[in-house]
Amino acid sequence: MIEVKNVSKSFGKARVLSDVSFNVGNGEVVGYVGLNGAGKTTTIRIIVGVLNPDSGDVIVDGYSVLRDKRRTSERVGWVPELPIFETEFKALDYFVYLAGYHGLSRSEAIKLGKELLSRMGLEDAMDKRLSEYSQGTKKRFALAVSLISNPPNIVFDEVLNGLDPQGIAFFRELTHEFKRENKAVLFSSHILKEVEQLADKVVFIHKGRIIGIYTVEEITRLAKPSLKIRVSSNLEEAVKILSNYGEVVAGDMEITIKINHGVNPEEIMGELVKRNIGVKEFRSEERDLETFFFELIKEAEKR
Ligand SMILES: Nc1ncnc2c1ncn2[C@@H]1O[C@H](COP(=O)(O)OP(=O)(O)OP(=O)(O)O)[C@@H](O)[C@H]1O
Repeated sequence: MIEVKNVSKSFGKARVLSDVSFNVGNGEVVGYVGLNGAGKTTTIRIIVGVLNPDSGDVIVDGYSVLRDKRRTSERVGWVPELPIFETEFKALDYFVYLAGYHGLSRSEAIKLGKELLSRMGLEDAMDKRLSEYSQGTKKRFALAVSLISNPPNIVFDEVLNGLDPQGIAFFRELTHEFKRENKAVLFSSHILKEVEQLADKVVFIHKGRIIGIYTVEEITRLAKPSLKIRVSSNLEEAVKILSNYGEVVAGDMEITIKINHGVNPEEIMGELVKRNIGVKEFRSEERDLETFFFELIKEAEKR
């Protein structure tokens, strides 16, 4: 379990994180979502112990990242956004070399290396030089390395970025596996469709502040659905009627309405027909994480 507790961080005069707190429970997959520069990577670097916070702390399975960095880093597997392996080593040899730092003997390291590299779909690339690996393959290798100590917590930084559909599917399946193994999984991403599919909970960060933490079910429930309605006549009257049901934006004979909670779209359609408004098109727009995220940002900016 990862507990981020009131973490703040500045670089020079720029405050990059302000009082950031959230938890990732065992068996929970948490998406960390924010615009470029929001502070996701900085948070992750603090969680994995390569950067110290100015204040606050991160507790990993009960150990403080400030006071017990050795224990916390053993317990967190980390895949950075752009793993750099510019080495002429072959993959398995480099794995064995890195495993040495974890106290594994050469034969143990070879056995584990073969097992983990195969699990990451790299069985045919073990004898290839790492410098020749593509970025997506480097991510798989980084993941294999991060699993050497079989950590109960996994942190992915923009792991899906730059992956082909097969790579994305691979990471999705692996995340499900980690969940089944009761690991705590945190992943930052701006591919919101994937976050929606993968995460149990989403933590939203904007300009270094947490602006919302919601389960995916809550998001589906809370995101206001919108309707697109095209009318053939009486635009003004239609707008007036629709304003009773939510927030209306009118275009050229087309109206978008973000409907209030509890309002049934059929009720709206019935009212328009009753008032003799010619309706040419009436369709529901899917509510998605992206819309929800932008609404949260809009609200946060108002504060
Ligand atoms: N070592 C550093 N020195 C100075 N400023 C930094 C440093 N690291 C990050 N920053 C700044 O902190 C802010 C947050 O950066 P961070 O990388 O955490 O954002 P992010 O949410 O991960 O963004 P992205 O989605 O673009 O990766 C940015 O304005 C960035 O320029």
